Amino acid sequence: MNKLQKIFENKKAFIPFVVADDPDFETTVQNILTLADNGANIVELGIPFSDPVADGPVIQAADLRAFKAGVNVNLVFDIVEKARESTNVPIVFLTYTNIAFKFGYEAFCKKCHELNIDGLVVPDLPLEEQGDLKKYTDKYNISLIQLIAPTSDERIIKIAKAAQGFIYMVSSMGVTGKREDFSNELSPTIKRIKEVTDVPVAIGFGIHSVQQAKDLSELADGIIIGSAIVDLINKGEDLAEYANKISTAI
Ligand SMILES: O=P(O)(O)OC[C@@H](O)[C@@H](O)c1c[nH]c2ccccc12
Repeated sequence: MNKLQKIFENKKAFIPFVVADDPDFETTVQNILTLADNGANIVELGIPFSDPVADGPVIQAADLRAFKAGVNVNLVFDIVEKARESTNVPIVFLTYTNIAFKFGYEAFCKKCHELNIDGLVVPDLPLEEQGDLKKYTDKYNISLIQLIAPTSDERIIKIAKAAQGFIYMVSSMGVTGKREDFSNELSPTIKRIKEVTDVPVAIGFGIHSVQQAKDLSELADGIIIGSAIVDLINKGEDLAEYANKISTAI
């Protein structure tokens, strides 16, 4: 079985997201280790991008901090390499298409393979356009994570059938960032997905409180938290304590 998929077998997965090089190299390495030590089952590491169309203000600000620190793709790879000296926690990259394209799809995937990166989330690359990249994610044994949005309606089945690793269920329309309410459609949508695939489903977008994490984890196989964590890191608050609370609640 696919290595990412296996993680979800006996537990709900906690998938925190951090932006690479926000605010600097050492802090990012330390944050990855802290998350791994405090219940993260997969770490989603964002490669900063100049035009992050799916990102809300909190993550855009983090991208800017990373750019200020001088981030580039090779530096992100170096961050992972450094973290890999101390942890085997599964890591997936959140990357926009152009980053991988400019690096060269094959070179990018090869490097991911060398660093033991398990998957790629590429929010601006729809299923129909994934062929060129998929050739190399397949070759280097990296899961191409599919996103299913509330709007993907008639495409849900098609996307679910193509899924590998896990499915990223986008909780609601719009950009990343805290939300207070979640759609009643989430549960029926996940049920429809589960009729056609065994690939686990993790919900992301908007989750910040422990109660939300707990409630949404009951609908799915895992939860993804980005902006709340990025915000906490920016404010210098206790990442270990928050990660611990979330991972024990789900
Ligand atoms: O920040 P939120 O609302 O907790 O959502 C997770 C999200 O940040 C992370 O998975 C992510 C960051 N950038 C993205 C772009 C598209 C899809 C997902 C993402």
